[in-house]
Amino acid sequence: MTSTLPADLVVIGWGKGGKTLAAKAAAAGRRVVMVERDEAMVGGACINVACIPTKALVHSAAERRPEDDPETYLAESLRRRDSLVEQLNAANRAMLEGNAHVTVVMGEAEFVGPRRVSVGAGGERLEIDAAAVVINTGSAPRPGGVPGADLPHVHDSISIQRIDHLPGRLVVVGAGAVGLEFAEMFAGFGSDVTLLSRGAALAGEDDDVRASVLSALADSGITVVDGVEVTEVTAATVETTGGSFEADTVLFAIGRVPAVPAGLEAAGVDVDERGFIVVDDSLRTSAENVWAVGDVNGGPQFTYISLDDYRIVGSQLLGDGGRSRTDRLAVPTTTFVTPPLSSVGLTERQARERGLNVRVAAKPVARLAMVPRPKTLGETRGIAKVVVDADTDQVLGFAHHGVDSQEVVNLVALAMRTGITASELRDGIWVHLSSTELLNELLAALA
Ligand SMILES: Cc1cc2nc3c(=O)[nH]c(=O)nc-3n(C[C@H](O)[C@H](O)[C@H](O)COP(=O)(O)OP(=O)(O)OC[C@H]3O[C@@H](n4cnc5c(N)ncnc54)[C@H](O)[C@@H]3O)c2cc1C
Ligand SMILES: NC(=O)c1ccc[n+]([C@@H]2O[C@H](COP(=O)([O-])OP(=O)(O)OC[C@H]3O[C@@H](n4cnc5c(N)ncnc54)[C@H](O)[C@@H]3O)[C@@H](O)[C@H]2O)c1
Repeated sequence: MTSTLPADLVVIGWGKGGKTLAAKAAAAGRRVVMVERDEAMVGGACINVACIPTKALVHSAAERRPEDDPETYLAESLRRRDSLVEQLNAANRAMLEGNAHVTVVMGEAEFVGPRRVSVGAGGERLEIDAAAVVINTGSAPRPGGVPGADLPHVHDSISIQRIDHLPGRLVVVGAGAVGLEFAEMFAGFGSDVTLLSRGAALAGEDDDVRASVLSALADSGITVVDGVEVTEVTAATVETTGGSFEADTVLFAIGRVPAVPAGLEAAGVDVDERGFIVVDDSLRTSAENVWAVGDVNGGPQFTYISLDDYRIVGSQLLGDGGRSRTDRLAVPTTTFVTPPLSSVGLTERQARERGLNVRVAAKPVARLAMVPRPKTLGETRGIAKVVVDADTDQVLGFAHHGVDSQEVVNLVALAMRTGITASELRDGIWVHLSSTELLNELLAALA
């Protein structure tokens, strides 16, 4: 039997942008349907299997003391992670299930026509007829794609979080954010970690910043091998173009592929050559009144971008339609190695390649004499670097490998977005002790 449910808005996938939009649209009195296929993913990837659980584990790993038994410590850390995820999952569920304007439908959504979404199996189907559809179905780890990649000791970023023992020798393939963070995490828990990179790891960073991060990874006991391509995984090794590496556990961290719902053709929604949904700057798909937000639209894969995607679609459905992707300036990023690496804007190399007239300052964190916070925390590794336009005094780029960098970079990003000059940041009154203080000293050293 097929039943039909009319709706003002159907959101497919409980990701960051979609759940925020669902709540706001419901608050505005719209009839909203949220479709999610997986109980364990209520609230989306970030809270269940991505940002939050991994950051909790990176933190636990960094806090392990030499006297802690590695296996027991890992088990306790995983339990703490589970309890945190359980709380967040429940809070997310309550946010929409408790809302009189929202119908939550658990099941795999597929399109059966323009703005017509079907959920269910066999004879029992629900068809949702919606005035507007938002696709927020996220992405999935890219499979290893070499012989042996399906062996039981070979993991992706999700399955490795379910591991019930500490790997002895872990080989991580891929030196992006996922590879770096899991390498740091398992090295901290006590595994012997080798990170394999097909190019040079952290090649996008300036040489001084790259050297700083590589040195900290080496301190953590991580062996980084550049320029190798994996050809096969066996029961005990990872075979590459640059030799064989012993491994009892392997993690492929080689990017993510889009998770699109079935039936896109019936809906008139186009995808690009990589399978991501094609959108314009307003996140409209090729189908009328169908939008795509989050990882699935091929934009930068961050939770805060999915949230910004909500703002863009929300402005069209609930506001003046004034926001678009073109408003997205100076997006900061952080990779949660220890200490964290954060950056925004251009590197020095990029700025010089563009022929810009630049002033640059770079200082190791340990040599920031007027910034005592890292010393009080006992973590003085890292570097801070800023690139400024010599003609306009605008900050072009900032990189910070050091404690609190995920906070400092947000402030610099705001300055870049709003036109606050390098001199204003240099002369800012910042809390003593804070890591923000480094802006006083770093920007005074511009050459
Ligand atoms: C290990 C890891 C760590 C990360 N750490 C960070 C971090 O620290 N900071 C950060 O900003 N970003 C981080 N990211 C990236 C971030 O997790 C993603 O960019 C973000 O979660 C994407 O959210 P989304 O809105 O696209 O949807 P998602 O959160 O991916 O949600 C999509 C939902 O759709 C559901 N779904 C899919 N298909 C269907 C269907 N057909 N029918 C019904 N439901 C469906 C899924 O079950 C899922 O719940 C990390 C990613 C990984 C892998
Ligand atoms: N702290 C954060 O914000 C955070 C943390 C984790 C993940 N993420 C997001 O999740 C997304 C996925 O992360 P990721 O690290 O998997 O992807 P990524 O694209 O950042 O890095 C993947 C790396 O694997 C390499 N690679 C690709 N195919 C390969 C192959 N066949 N063999 C060897 N190497 C290969 C790529 O060259 C790249 O260096 C990223 O876009 C990232 O933004 C963010």
